[in-house]
Amino acid sequence: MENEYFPAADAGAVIVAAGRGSRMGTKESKQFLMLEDKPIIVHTLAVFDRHPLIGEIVLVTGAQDVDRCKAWIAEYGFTKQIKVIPGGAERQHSVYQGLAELSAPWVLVHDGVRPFVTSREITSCYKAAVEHGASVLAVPVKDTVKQVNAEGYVTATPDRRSLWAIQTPQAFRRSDLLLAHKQAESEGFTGTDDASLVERMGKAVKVIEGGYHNIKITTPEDLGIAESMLRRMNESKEGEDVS
Ligand SMILES: Nc1ccn([C@@H]2O[C@H](COP(=O)(O)OP(=O)(O)OP(=O)(O)O)[C@@H](O)[C@H]2O)c(=O)n1
Ligand SMILES: C[C@](O)(CO)[C@H](O)COP(=O)(O)O
Repeated sequence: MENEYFPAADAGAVIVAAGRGSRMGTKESKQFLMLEDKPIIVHTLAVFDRHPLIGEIVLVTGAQDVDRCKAWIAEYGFTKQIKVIPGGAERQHSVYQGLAELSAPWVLVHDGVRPFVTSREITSCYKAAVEHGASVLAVPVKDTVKQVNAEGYVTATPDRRSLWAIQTPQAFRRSDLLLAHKQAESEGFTGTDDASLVERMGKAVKVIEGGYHNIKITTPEDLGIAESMLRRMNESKEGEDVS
């Protein structure tokens, strides 16, 4: 799939995995919990390692976890050079550290705890960024969303047709994202995703419809969902082998 229009040298991935997973509440950081036979982060890295349009990968993790991540990378036989570096106190800081290690002109930022992203979704997100300047994967929200004040009263019910739940990867020109991070830092702004920093610079971000399978493993119930998703994926692969 790598071709003259999309050489692998043009795209790099920053995979962030330096969080503490406070909402998961486990002693072990959630990105290192086992999903079937492998740590979650290994499942996530494998999707990017296999992707033909991604040339560089930087894994950002806790300073105390760098060595064991390097050991897993060796153990699982990834084919690409994966740099492992320590992150920062907030997700935004971790992404920034990762960006500084990349040289490719395009970057895809991905949460280490979204192991179910597909190769096709990575391609769609990257190609949309090249076409539109920046892009994010997302799904339309299924629930009615209400804005609620500090006293617990509803203040607004935004039209659901305009609401999307934003996922990763999020893809940008690396120079744009670096500038957006520097500007946010200098203005004391912390966002929950990278697109919000680029949006603040007045740049358009294209939303690409992804899938509801691309969950972010955040709370304990997500682990059960992830296990059953993986089991079903493996069963359907076994079915393919038999036929
Ligand atoms: N300082 C941080 C915080 C988060 N992340 C990463 O950003 C991704 C999405 O963040 P989230 O799900 O919020 O992870 P945590 O911050 O670990 O979770 P929590 O907010 O429950 O503590 C995760 O892969 C997480 O490891 C990071 O690299 N550096
Ligand atoms: C970037 C992100 O995955 C988009 O949904 C998300 O905002 C990051 O997670 P967090 O829990 O808000 O840190």
